[in-house]
Amino acid sequence: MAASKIVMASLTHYRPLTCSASAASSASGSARLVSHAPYLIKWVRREGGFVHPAVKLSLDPFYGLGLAASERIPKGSDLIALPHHLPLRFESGVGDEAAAADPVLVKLADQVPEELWAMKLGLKLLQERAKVGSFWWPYISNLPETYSVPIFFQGEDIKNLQYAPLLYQVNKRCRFLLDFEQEVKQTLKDVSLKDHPFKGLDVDASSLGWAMSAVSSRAFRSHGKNKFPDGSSSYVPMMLPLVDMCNHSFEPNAQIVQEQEEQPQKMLLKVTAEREINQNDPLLLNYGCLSNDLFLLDYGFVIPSNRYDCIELKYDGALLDAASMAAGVSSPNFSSPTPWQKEILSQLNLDGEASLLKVTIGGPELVEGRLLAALRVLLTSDKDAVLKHDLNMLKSLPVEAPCGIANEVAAFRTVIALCAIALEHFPTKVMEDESLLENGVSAASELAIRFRIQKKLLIVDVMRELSRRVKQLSSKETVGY
Ligand SMILES: C[S@@+](CC[C@H](N)C(=O)[O-])C[C@H]1O[C@@H](n2cnc3c(N)ncnc32)[C@H](O)[C@@H]1O
Repeated sequence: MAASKIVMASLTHYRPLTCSASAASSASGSARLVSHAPYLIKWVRREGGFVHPAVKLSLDPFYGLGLAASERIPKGSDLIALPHHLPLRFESGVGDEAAAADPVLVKLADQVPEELWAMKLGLKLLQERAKVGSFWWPYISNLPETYSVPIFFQGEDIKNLQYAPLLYQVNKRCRFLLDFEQEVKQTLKDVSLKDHPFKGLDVDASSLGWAMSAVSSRAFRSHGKNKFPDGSSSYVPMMLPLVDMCNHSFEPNAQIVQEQEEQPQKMLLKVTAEREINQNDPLLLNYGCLSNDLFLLDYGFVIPSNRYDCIELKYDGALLDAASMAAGVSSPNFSSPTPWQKEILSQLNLDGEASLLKVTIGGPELVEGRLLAALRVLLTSDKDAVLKHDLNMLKSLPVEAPCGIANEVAAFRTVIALCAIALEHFPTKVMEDESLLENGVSAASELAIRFRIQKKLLIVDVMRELSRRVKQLSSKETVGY
């Protein structure tokens, strides 16, 4: 049974800490923990924060709740400013900034792997959710009741994603939640009610998943107080009340500005209008230049034609030989590189003990520089032609044909064949996916199908772009450049 199925099976609706899996789209994810939650804007103002008079909450049919302008707002205006005590951090205490977190909570948080930082802050969120009279209740009660992230998908919908790297991540998170549920239960079994971080309430994989998703889909990572020796600062994840009602766009009209100095009288951070905002326009922030894998895993949505989306594959000599031969390249030797080629592969971190074999196709680079360099180097026997260039040139797509046109054409053709192999791994075609959507499916299936359609379209786009370049290069070769 898929781990997520077990998370689903553990769902109960009577506990205040329990989350129901989203059987709905992100739009109807607008249902809140409390149906008539306290008015968020009023609370932020009452607590000393600033909210521009033209900023209002609004409901978007696709994005759920959001913020919008009730009248035109000039560029550069402050939209929201939050004082130090409003964000929810792992170690925050109202009236005492440096208040240490509860020792039992710290012990639990220490068991969370670094990459799942959202779970750590999620423990704090669960603690505040369980606390009667929590300072953050006006904020928490306004959080969505459900999330459309794949840890809450049924096993069938996880399979519907059809993309192994994401399936792996989803299963990993589900497994973590199930194991962590046991660890939490074990740690809390002898803790007295007085010291219990969740006031004696039951915490299971489902409530942990709710908290992790609430944080991953809403927290911002801002500069912390701790400075590293090089002057840079650590990143502290925080939940930013009201600010986190802004939805995402790669063309945002607002941005978060963090004050450099943490002075008590100053606001911790503010949101400003990056350009003029017209009446009724939504206020949009850029959550980051992320792939659809991360948008789906952390936020529960997929962006069509996402220019930062890519596919991952493993650098593997046998696969590359097969792709090259399928592309009509004669006697490729990816499986048996010469010593000088091997040396370059290890400089590219594609050979040797600490090698990093995951490479990507798509995204702004089109072909990851390390993969492109490896192809250029392995598809030539002309060592001198290669050694004329430094590694950065070999990795660069805009540097056209550094090892000659025939070599570049062979490299591109190999990537096109790799793409064709990747496409074949999907059990369905885009047209079949589209007809499934037309016939109507559950919200989770729809999300999974939309995700895989985008992956396939991305691969087709890369193939198209590289074929265009091959054609262009071939015509240069025939006119004797
Ligand atoms: C930081 S919250 C924004 C407020 C949220 N809409 C709400 O109702 O509370 C992020 C969530 O909003 C939704 N969202 C934000 N931007 C989106 C977009 N561009 N497309 C689809 N959903 C989006 C997703 O459900 C995401 O997990």
